[in-house]
Amino acid sequence: MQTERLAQFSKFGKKIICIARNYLDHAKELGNAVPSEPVFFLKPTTAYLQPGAGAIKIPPGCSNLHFEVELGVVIGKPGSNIPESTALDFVGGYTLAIDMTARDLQEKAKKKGHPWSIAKGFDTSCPVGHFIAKDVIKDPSNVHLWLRVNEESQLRQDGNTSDMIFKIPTIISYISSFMTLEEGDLILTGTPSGVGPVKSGDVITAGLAELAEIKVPVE
Ligand SMILES: CC(=O)CC(=O)C(=O)O
Ligand SMILES: [Mg+2]
Repeated sequence: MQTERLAQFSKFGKKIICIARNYLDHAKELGNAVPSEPVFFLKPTTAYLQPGAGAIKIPPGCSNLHFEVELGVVIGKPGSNIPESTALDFVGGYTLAIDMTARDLQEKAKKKGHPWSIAKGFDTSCPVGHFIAKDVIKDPSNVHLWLRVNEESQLRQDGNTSDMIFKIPTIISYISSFMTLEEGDLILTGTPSGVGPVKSGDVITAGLAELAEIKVPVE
């Protein structure tokens, strides 16, 4: 029963919490400092793009839209101040997600010290795959993440969650010390290196090992 409910996580409208700069190579490729504790931001639930529900829409004023493939953790039960030792008990399952980012708007916001809400939270900025039951991923800290643009033979992103700086228990514990986690919340755990631009007409295909694959057009 709970699995059936959680399978609808992206429809019952809870928080989307995104970890930033959680892979050394990605922090380096964008010239960002490597964080000493997790850094996170939020996307609104209107950012969800359900599997097969259409295209990513480039937001107004953006001419450098980037993809970021990420492992998503779906929270299975509420909790606050969760210790790392029990954090995995709060995981209900997983999903594949793309943290679409208006990189030019993000850079502009960073320079002015403004929040990233538009750059990261525009409608369709969070395409997701189907819900993956918790027991299907035995070791979430060793999962292949990949992303391809169009029919290119070379993958643009080809990473593994083993390279995360902060692992899932640390992430859950840290977030829950500031905000209560609720059933159906989604945590995006950060992206590996290789992020890059897409334009209207491109098709992004992304995968989580052989467990999940999504194909999303850009409009
Ligand atoms: C610089 C970023 O956009 C941070 C981010 O979202 C990440 O996954 O890292
Ligand atoms: Mg990201």
